[in-house]
Amino acid sequence: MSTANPMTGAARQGGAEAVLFRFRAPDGTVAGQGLRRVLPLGPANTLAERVARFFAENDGPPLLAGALPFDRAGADHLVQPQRLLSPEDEAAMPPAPTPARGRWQLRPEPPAARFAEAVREALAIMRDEAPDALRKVVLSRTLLAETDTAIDPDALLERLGSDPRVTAFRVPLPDGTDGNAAGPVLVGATPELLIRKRGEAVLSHPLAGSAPRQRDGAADRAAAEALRRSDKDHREHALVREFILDTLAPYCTELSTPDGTAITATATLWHLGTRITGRLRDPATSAAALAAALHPTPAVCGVPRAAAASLIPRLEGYDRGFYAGAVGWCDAAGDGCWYVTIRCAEIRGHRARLFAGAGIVPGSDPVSEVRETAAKFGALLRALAVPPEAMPEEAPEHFNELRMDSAARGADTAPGLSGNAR
Ligand SMILES: C=C(O[C@H]1C=CC=C(C(=O)O)[C@@H]1O)C(=O)O
Repeated sequence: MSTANPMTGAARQGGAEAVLFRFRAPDGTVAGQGLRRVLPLGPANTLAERVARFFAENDGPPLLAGALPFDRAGADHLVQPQRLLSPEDEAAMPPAPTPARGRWQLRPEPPAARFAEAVREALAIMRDEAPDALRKVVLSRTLLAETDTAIDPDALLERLGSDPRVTAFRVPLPDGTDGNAAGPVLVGATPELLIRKRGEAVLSHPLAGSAPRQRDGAADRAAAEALRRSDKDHREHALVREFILDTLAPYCTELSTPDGTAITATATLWHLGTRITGRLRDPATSAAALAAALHPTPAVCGVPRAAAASLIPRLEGYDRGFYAGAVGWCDAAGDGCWYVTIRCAEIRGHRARLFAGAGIVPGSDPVSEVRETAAKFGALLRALAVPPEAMPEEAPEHFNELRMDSAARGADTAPGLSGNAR
C-alpha cells in the first residue's frame, strides 16, 4: 500500500474530526478523517467510469474509499475524506480503549438448523439439475450480537488488527448521516485480497477451502494437513482460482501463480490460498475497473456466477447488503487495493451483525459447514470481548474456537505446510 503513496497528498494533517475509514493491512495503513464528498452512487459496472470522472472534476485528497455491496446491481458507497492520515498522524492517535466486558445477547439469524437445511437444498440442486447448472454456491448466515453499551468501531478494529495476516478495516455505511461518527459502519478483518493494482503490477490472493484452527498444537497441524489433502476443498478452491485467472487474463500480458496453491492461516482458520501475480497490458486500467470485473468471485458467490447469485437470496432468506461485497480504496492515479468483504460485522450503536459464509460443492457436509461458519464468527466475537457463556445455546461446541487461549493455539504455519498444498 505504501508505494501507491496516497499519504503524500497535500492535505493530511490530523485534526479533531472522527476517522472516516481505515484499512490496516499487513503492508501499511490507509486512513481518512472527516467526510468531504460521496461518490455519486451506482452499480459495479459503472464504478470505474464514476471514479475517473470524480477525480477529473473534484479537488481534495486524491483518494476514494468504501464498499461495494454483494449485489453487482446494488449501489456502492465510496467516500472522499477531508484529509488523509499519515503514518505519523496514526502513530500520534491515542490507543482505542479496551472494550468493557459487557453483557451480551447473541442470536443466530437464520438459526444454524435452517442454514444446514439451505446447504442440503443446495446440494440437492447440484445433484438433481443438469450437470454444470450449479457447480458451487456460497451460503452464509448472520449472528446478531447486542450489548449494553455502544460498540466502539476503532477499539474493535484495533483488536482485529492484532492478527498480522489480515487487513482490519472500517468503512462508513450509507444511512443518510453522511459519515457521521455515530452512523453505521462495517468493521472486519479480511484475509482475502481481491485485487491490488500498483502501476502495471496486479496481485490477487483468493482463498477458498477452510478448516477451523484447533486448541491443541498437534490437532491444529492435523487439521491443516487434512485440508491440504481434501479433494472437496481443492475443488472448492480451484473454481475461485480459475475464475480469477480467466477474468484477469484479457487485461494482462503476464499472469502466474508463483507459489501454487498453499495453506495459509488466520488466528482462527486454515485456508487454501493462491497468490496470483500479473502485469497489465495497459497500465491505465484502474484498480476500480479490475475490482468491478472480478466482484463477486466464487469465494463468496458461486459457479456459474449468475445462477449462484440468483439462488443465494432464496436459500439464505436475508439480504447480504455489503457483506460478501468488496471494501477498499482507489486513488486518482488509478492504483488501489480491494478486499473481499468477509469476517466482518455491521455496527449500529449497541448492535453488531456478524456474517459468515461457506462454499458448498458436491461432497460438502451441512454439519461441517455450520461448524465452519461458527469458526468464521470467531475473530469478531473475540475482538468484541464476548464471553464464552454468551455463545448461542443452539450449538455451543461450534464456538469452542473462542475458548482458545492464543498461547495454546500452536504455530501459525504447521511445519511442512507452508509450501504448495499439492
Ligand atoms: C465466505 C466466506 O469465506 C470465503 C473465503 C474463504 C474461504 C471460504 C470457504 O472455505 O468457504 C469462503 O469461500 C466468509 O468467511 O464469510
